[in-house]
Amino acid sequence: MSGADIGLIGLGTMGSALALNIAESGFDIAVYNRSDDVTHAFVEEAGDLAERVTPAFSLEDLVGKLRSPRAIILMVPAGDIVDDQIERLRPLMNPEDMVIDAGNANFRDTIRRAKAAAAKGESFLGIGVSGGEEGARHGPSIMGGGTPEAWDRVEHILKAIAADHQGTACATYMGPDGAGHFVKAVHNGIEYADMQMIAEIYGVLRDGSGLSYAEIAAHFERWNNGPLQSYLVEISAKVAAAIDDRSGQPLLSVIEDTAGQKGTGRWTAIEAQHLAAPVNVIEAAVSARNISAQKDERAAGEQRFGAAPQHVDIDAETLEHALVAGKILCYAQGFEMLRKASAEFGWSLPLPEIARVWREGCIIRSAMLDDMAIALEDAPETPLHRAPPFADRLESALPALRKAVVAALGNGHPAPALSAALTYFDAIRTSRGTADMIQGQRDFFGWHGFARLDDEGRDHHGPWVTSN
Ligand SMILES: NC(=O)C1=CN([C@@H]2O[C@H](COP(=O)(O)OP(=O)(O)OC[C@H]3O[C@@H](n4cnc5c(N)ncnc54)[C@H](OP(=O)(O)O)[C@@H]3O)[C@@H](O)[C@H]2O)C=CC1
Ligand SMILES: O=C(CO)[C@H](O)[C@H](O)COP(=O)(O)O
Repeated sequence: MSGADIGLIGLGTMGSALALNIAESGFDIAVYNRSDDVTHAFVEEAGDLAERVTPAFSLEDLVGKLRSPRAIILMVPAGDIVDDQIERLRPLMNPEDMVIDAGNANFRDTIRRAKAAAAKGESFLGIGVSGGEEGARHGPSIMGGGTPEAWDRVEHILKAIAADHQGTACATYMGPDGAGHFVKAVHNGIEYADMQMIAEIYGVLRDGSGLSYAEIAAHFERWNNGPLQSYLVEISAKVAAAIDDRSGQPLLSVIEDTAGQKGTGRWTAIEAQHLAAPVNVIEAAVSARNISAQKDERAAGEQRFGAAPQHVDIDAETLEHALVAGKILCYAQGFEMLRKASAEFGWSLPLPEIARVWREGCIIRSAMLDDMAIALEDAPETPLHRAPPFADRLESALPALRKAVVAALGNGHPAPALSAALTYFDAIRTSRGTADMIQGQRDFFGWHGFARLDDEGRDHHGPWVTSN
């Protein structure tokens, strides 16, 4: 039957790059965008790839240009827009046709959409795509969720367009309904944490050590050749080195210090609370973005109390090792959250495969993920921070993390994510903690009961005098 192999709706940053990637990988693609001028411009700029691209100017037109059974990728902003597109598309499609939401969806929405589709005998896939524009164009990391049958139908296309790591495509089926979007959300949570820790170290170098942007760039560039080798450290070097065309000044010196967010990090923090998964590094990173957005409040605070950051005496090597420790701990938290979700939702998430799928193409790709995949395979029940070789690496990098956090906090540099990582590490190696006080308090005010160290049962009480 004639017609394009696959359709795509939403020729924005990600959709246009993904469509070109699909065409370049040898598939015929029909594309539709809400604004027709975007579609015309896309085809005009597609060059040689235009022969594999069929523009469509209505949803009916798009559906009519696809080979049956049809598969249509949605690459539009999360939320109601996705529901709206599905609602408009479905009457035009047959039950065996498939909608693939490739945007950043909240996994609970994906579960709802997958259930609604299944109830009508329709196919629906929710896939997490990471790598930004460049990844989408030349090879993203893809995390799939839905029925295995739906995945099997488009797997050849998704694997063909995905990043490659040592001969294996970074496109993996994660499990039913919302599993792919859940894994993508945790990816983004780790992304937030990784970015925040890099920003905190940048702050110490800039305001504590008084380094120039070029000097900071040089440190990041050097670190990118060591254990911190990663896309985020690589681009941080480039961002720090960039010069603004307009002012001739370092670009960072003209960028407002308020971080945007589209919500994926927040979703991760919220879901972590639902799962009682401790991800305090990710939570600190989300919170730090919220604080960064309060520019006026921060300015008023500085006027009232004076600027906090003071000179810091610390060498760059210590900061590098502090980042290594922070990174191991935040990934460990992310993988433990995935483990909890897997049990909670009955997904059997493939943790080593997730480390591999993140190894190339995505924003958090880093050399460390190779060893993480091996560690998660060799010691499947052990949290990463206790698994070899990470336990040893953590032990040797820990003094640097402590030194960096003490130096930063002691001299007025906010370091919420790095200090959360240190606190997490200290907490998870303290067998006698302080929650005995919380249990005592709870029992005192609410007769909630507590477990005793010297007896069975969990409903013991203190000698409080009750009102009755
Ligand atoms: N940018 C990134 O790095 C990444 C983004 N994502 C996710 O991919 C998805 C797309 O993001 P991105 O490409 O960056 O977004 P863009 O803003 O660049 O593009 C959005 C696209 O959606 C279309 N659109 C917007 N509103 C509507 C609507 N009401 N009805 C129909 N179409 C609409 C736009 O059409 P029009 O041209 O008419 O405005 C445009 O084609 C999001 O879910 C995002 O979270 C995932 C990974 C990375
Ligand atoms: O998914 C992504 C990368 O993996 C997107 O770039 C996403 O937009 C990043 O999140 P935020 O906009 O909240 O910083």
